[in-house]
Amino acid sequence: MKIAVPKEIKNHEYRVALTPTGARELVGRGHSVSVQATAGEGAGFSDSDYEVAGAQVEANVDALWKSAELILKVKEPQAEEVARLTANQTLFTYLHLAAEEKLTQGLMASGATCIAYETITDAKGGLPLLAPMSTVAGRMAVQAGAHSLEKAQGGSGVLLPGVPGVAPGKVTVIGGGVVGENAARMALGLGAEVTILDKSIARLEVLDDRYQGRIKTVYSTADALDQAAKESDMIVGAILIPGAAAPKLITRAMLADMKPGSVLVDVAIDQGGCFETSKPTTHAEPTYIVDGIVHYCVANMPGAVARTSTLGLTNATLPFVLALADKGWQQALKDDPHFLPGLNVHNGQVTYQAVADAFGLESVDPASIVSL
Ligand SMILES: NC(=O)C1=CN([C@@H]2O[C@H](COP(=O)(O)OP(=O)(O)OC[C@H]3O[C@@H](n4cnc5c(N)ncnc54)[C@H](O)[C@@H]3O)[C@@H](O)[C@H]2O)C=CC1
Ligand SMILES: CC(=O)C(=O)O
Ligand SMILES: [Mg+2]
Repeated sequence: MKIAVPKEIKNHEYRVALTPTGARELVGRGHSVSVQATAGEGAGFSDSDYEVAGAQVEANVDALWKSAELILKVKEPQAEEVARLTANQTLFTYLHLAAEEKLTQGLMASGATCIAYETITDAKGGLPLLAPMSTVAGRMAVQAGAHSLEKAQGGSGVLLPGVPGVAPGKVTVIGGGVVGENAARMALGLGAEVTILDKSIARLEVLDDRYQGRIKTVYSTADALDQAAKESDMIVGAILIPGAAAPKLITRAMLADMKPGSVLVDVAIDQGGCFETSKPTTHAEPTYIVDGIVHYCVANMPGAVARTSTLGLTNATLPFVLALADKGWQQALKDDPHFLPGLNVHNGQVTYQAVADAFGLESVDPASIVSL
């Protein structure tokens, strides 16, 4: 199969979808791999590293996209990339479609087969291709939020660990999944007072057991959210309803109850965000202020630590990439019930229910497509 790896073009996105190690695996199985010149540079891989692995390095972006059967990316395609996609191509990347109607329409119009990393499941009920980047983003969230609390960033001037004789800052994490647990661990490590809110009692039980009371767990209700707004120096938004747009849990009215200069870090921004006042930001301008509250809403947080993130992401994606290349998308999805929910768009139709629901579209069952 002809596989292409474009250089990512989203703002300050330095990850790459395939490492030289992955290229070697594909080439060893008889596939042809073209990597756009300098695509791996931001993650520490040179063009010659790819050539040594048996890939071709392609400087011409048109030629790279036109010749490909399978396109491997990291971030959702940007407008100029959507325009390049054609009906006979398969795209494998993060998509986050429920937050982006225009992108959904563009992918439908392309006729391409679009498989999302973030909706692939595993036997334990997890999201194995989202988890490594959620780990990174959760760990980064507290570091970004702590910086945002500094006065020069518009923050309240609270140092999370406090000092002897001065109480630590309070961090509330809404959603105790992969992002939430990792954010809480970082905040705990810094010496903050940490509370996790979740709707899942089972998840709160796991966290309570794991942290033995060092992290407070609270069942998430409107009252609990009100209290969190009033008390927290930092709130991390870390909820997920897989594939769907995030509900708005902190409203604009609630900002008035927060301490001036407190910080909202909306990691769930790639699914539309869980704070009413959130809008996507970039690493170039990561924060903005609404009603005295600092908002950090970067939709590709792991791109900033591209070396670690690329290695973590590609460890998880490689087995699926090999299956797509060896078997073709239809057989690969048919053979693996956890890979099948990755299919979001095919031949102009949405194949993921929560995405269709977000835009009032019809959804086609992916199982009916792969058994054709
Ligand atoms: N901005 C970025 O760069 C990145 C963003 N993300 C995003 O972070 C979000 C969280 O991802 P994960 O932690 O992997 O998901 P997860 O599925 O591991 O955890 C989500 C948690 O939210 C809880 N939850 C759902 N609805 C809730 C509600 N209404 N109130 C309280 N809790 C609720 C669930 O019970 C679950 O424990 C996703 O939107 C993901 O796409 C992930 C990586 C990078
Ligand atoms: C998950 C995601 O959106 C990212 O890693 O950028
Ligand atoms: Mg995004």
